[in-house]
Amino acid sequence: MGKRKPFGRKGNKGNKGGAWKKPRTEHQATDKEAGFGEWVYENASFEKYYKAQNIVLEEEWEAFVKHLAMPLPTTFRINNSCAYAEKIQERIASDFKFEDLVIDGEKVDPISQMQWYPDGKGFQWSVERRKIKKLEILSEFQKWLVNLSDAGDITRQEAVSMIPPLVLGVESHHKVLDMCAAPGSKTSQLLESLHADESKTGKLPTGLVVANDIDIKRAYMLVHQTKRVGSPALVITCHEAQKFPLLSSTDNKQGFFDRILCDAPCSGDGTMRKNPLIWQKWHVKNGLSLHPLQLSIAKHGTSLLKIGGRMCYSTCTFNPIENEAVVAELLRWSNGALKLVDVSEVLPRLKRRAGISTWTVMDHDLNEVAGFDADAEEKRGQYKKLLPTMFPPTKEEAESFYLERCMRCLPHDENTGGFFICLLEKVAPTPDDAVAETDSKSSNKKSKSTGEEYLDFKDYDDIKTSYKMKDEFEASQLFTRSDTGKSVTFVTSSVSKELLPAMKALNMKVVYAGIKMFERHDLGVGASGMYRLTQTGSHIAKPFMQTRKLEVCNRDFQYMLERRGDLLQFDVFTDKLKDIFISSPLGSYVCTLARDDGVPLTTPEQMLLNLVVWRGRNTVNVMTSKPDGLALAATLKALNLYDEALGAEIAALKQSKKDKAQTEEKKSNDKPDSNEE
Ligand SMILES: C[S@@+](CC[C@H](N)C(=O)[O-])C[C@H]1O[C@@H](n2cnc3c(N)ncnc32)[C@H](O)[C@@H]1O
Repeated sequence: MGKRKPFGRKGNKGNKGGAWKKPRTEHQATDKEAGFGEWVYENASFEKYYKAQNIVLEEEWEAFVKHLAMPLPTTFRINNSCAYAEKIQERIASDFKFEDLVIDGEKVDPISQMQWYPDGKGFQWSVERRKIKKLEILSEFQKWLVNLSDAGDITRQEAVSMIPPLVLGVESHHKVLDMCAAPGSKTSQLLESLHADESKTGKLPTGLVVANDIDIKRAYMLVHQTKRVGSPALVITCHEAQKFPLLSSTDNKQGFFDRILCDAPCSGDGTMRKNPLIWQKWHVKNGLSLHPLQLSIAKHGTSLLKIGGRMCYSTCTFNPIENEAVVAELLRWSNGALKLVDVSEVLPRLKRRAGISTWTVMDHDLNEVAGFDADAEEKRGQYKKLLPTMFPPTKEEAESFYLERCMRCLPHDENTGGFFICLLEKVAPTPDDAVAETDSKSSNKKSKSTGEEYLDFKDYDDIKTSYKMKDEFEASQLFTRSDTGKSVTFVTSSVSKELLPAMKALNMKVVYAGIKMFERHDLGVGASGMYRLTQTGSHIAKPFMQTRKLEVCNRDFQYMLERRGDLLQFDVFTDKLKDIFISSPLGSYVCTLARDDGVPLTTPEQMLLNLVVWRGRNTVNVMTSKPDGLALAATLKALNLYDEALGAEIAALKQSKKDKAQTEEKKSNDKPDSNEE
């Protein structure tokens, strides 16, 4: 062990021990920025422990630790819901390949598609994220990435973290539970899969996603993260996953969910590349202490699963105690009710390692322990006790468990972080199902519920009249939050008819649900309704609305979009729209683009190219948030409907207004106060 030269660079030779010290000169400034000070890429315990496990061959050890000490490449994926994925792929190929880029005197590889990611929608670049942010030559690319990300078209996510939702295979009719969901990058992916058909069929999914986390602050991170997807099929909850109330399905079969993601809390040594502090903190006890929790969460997950349903168990640690040992015990305990699914055909181009059936258990002092001995464990004391479930399966068990069907991603295979993933199918009731059936009411009472109650919305007549809603619109899909009743939430019928009643029956609270479709507004005299339509709800409400829908030409659409936030006089619009606004009553309108070339909009375009405006007494105000505005502008550009000259004209107009306001402000600041003596 000792100090190393920078790997991946000239002079990187002779790494025999497998420990890496961060090259001070190159990373000093960034380390300080990150607040970590100097850190060392070595940990003798880590080395001893993992050399004794069965997961990295001796001849690979050097490559393994070398990659663990390298910064992670930048990775991002085009979201499943993005209607113009090819345009993004084309833009990267034409403008952002960076084929001859030199950074710090070294040529860097161009951005490449991750070969294993479906449909060429995953990208990887060896330049780390913080460098992209800092380098002037990459500023246009950085801006482009941020805009696409704000618009919900791409997600910057670690490559291996993209795998569990892909393995889980969510379809639009599935009821999905994400047991430990925050901060939520996988929840977003699950939602994207749930909504994947919507852009083709125009129909909302019949399934749903419940995203849960034990920590209320982190549950609110989920609210933020999933906002970009804007799903009426999402409910966020805050429970201990191992006590998540046993919802019953309407057909009274055990288990409510078709798919469960159990992305368990873990010691996280697969994330060392992102979080180098783990090098210092790594200790064998971290994994040992988490094993019982992981097992109880995963076991409980199987009780929440329907027969025929599937659960993906994943962690971001290499540790067999937190991975295969948990899975082996699930299989042992289930007595044949759970089976590991062979996922070798899923993501066939992804390099992965098969799960293992033998591993080495070590105590807190890193002594190998050959087998479970209850008496010896008693003597060890409460906090150092090893459990029988931590030990590898017997030979006979191993033959029936097929632990090789689990997969482990190692950093030197695809230049990623480390990850463990497996897929379990429930083929019969699990042992706890029977207990759950008799005990569900009392155990549910014990589970603390954090959040709010969602109440039936009572004012639908007002909305029905204002927007002349068709009878087919289900008012029962509208809810208000218990606090103010100001905001009106829309959820899919699976949420309103199945999930929320089942949750209510168990006194479960909701942290967040669905999308905001209307908000109460004091319209004053002359207004025709109390409820203002929101941009997020507009594409769902519009097909049911028989009034307050306008078709606008390219120019007016772009004009409104780019002057978002300004109060627009009627005469800034083309004559046709100006006359419409003058003769229309106050209130919300959905303006849909009617292309000047007469080409009808496709289903995804119809869903996207709407702008909600507020027609006030003398002005029109565009009610679109910045991310939604960016998404719309990006769509116009992708469809070649964006007029650059108009864009420049509006930018100049905005700048001149800003300059004028600044001059006025300066003048008033310079003016002597009349009261001054
Ligand atoms: C590995 S992270 C999950 C990452 C997440 N799936 C994602 O992709 O963004 C583990 C999460 O589990 C949560 N957690 C820890 N213990 C839990 C428990 N007993 N029940 C539910 N969530 C728990 C933590 O708050 C943390 O947010």
